[in-house]
Amino acid sequence: MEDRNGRLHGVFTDAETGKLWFALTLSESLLTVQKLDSPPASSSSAPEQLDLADCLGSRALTRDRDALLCAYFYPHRRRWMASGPVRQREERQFRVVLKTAGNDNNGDEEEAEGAKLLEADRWVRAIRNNISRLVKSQDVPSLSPTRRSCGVMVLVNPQSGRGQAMALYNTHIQRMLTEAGVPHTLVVTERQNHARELVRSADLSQWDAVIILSGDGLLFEVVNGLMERPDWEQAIRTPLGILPGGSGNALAASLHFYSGASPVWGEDLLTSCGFLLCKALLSCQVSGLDLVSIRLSSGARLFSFLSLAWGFVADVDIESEQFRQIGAIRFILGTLLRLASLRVYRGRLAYLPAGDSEKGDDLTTDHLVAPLDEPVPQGWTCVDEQEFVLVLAMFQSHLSEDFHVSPDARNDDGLIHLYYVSAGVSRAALLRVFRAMQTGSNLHGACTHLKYVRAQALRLEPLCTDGMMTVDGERVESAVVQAQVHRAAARIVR
Ligand SMILES: Nc1ncnc2c1ncn2[C@@H]1O[C@H](COP(=O)(O)OP(=O)(O)OP(=O)(O)O)[C@@H](O)[C@H]1O
Repeated sequence: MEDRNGRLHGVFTDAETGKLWFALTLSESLLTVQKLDSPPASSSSAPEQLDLADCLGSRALTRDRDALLCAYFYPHRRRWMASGPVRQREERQFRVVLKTAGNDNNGDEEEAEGAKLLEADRWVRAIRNNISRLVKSQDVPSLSPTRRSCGVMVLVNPQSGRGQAMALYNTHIQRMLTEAGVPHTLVVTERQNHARELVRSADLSQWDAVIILSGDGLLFEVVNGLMERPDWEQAIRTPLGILPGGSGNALAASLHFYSGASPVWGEDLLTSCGFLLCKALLSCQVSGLDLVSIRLSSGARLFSFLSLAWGFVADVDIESEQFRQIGAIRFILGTLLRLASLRVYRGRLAYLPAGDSEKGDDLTTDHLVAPLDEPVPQGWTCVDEQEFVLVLAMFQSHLSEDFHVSPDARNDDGLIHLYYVSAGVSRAALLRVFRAMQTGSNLHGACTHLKYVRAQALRLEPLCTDGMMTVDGERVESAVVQAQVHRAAARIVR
């Protein structure tokens, strides 16, 4: 029954025994559940209010000639040992009760069964409508809506992180996408560069979005595979999604932070990111993702969304690969080991301080940089040739789930957040810097040897053979390199 305010009212019983009675009221933002003492009489207990903002979806089921209304909620709940409330799944089921009971022949029974299912469907549709109305009314950053109809491709790297991505898909993500009513197709990667080759030749018009359940390495492959297509200008506008299934999960942790959600880790982060992703897919929300074009000395051009690191941070990233079985803690362990045998790296650094940058600028050329064999253009700042402990260019807030390096960064700010630490820094001071990175504290003033600037382009020239260089956590040749940010060049579901 619908009242004058468009609220839906109905009487249901519990799904298991059919002996407990409930009055349900569906408003624009709440599903109110009132336990009744006896049908259809009064209530004595306080009603339970289920927030539709926490609801992913709803569906109708039949069981033993009855119809069930199911709704899937992910409210924040306190949990033993967790630092704060975390999203936890709660499935609610109610059995439909028809006003006219008493069926004594088969024909009536079938009719009653059909009527119950129709009633459950009516509630399902109303819940879904209210959910999508609710997400659309929120102030979510959006470039332009995706078409939603074809479904999403979910790429899973079974080897990422501790090798648990497939299990995470089976236990969490498949169920969440189904609950949200998002059609999806699973593609399991079989080897390195499989995803890159796949998106290079895929018919992208089949998909509303390509979702990556893995670490940042697989998304790096996808972005660069899209950029290798003849139709790259169109292809790179394919909405991409990321879910944390690797060991670093920097982009997933960054997007989660930008959403304003409280920090969580591990499977709690996956649940929260899965929830946010499904909601964004339901409301067709995509946002810009900065891409940084990186030119290596070999002439190769890569597209990065996360970081360019040289020295300490790159060494830790690559050296800690051997500890990948312990997950994100590998970076903390690697940091402590590298601190114990601190090295310095001779090199030159120059950058173009941040100015105005336009969204969706032309990716065809890097117009802000000069060829590598020429001096940097006028207007650039040249740092004196020196020994560095690290150079780290951040394009997102997080370097991994545990390293919240650049709290001011955003996915489409058009900025390179450039940090460098000069030689001479004490181990204690460096440890303070890494402690600050873990907590997401502002690094300005954390140590006199640490400098932070916002840039649009940079050139980095290692003058020593020690020290590794990484782009988005992937090792590249440690030689002269240039980078220019292209604001919101790709699109991310968020
Ligand atoms: N089936 C596979 N077998 C082996 N390697 C794979 C397979 N599929 C993808 N890869 C490669 O594994 C590498 C690491 O993957 P990914 O980044 O997803 O996980 P990770 O390294 O654990 O996470 P993070 O990058 O967040 O630290 C990628 O470079 C990718 O090319």
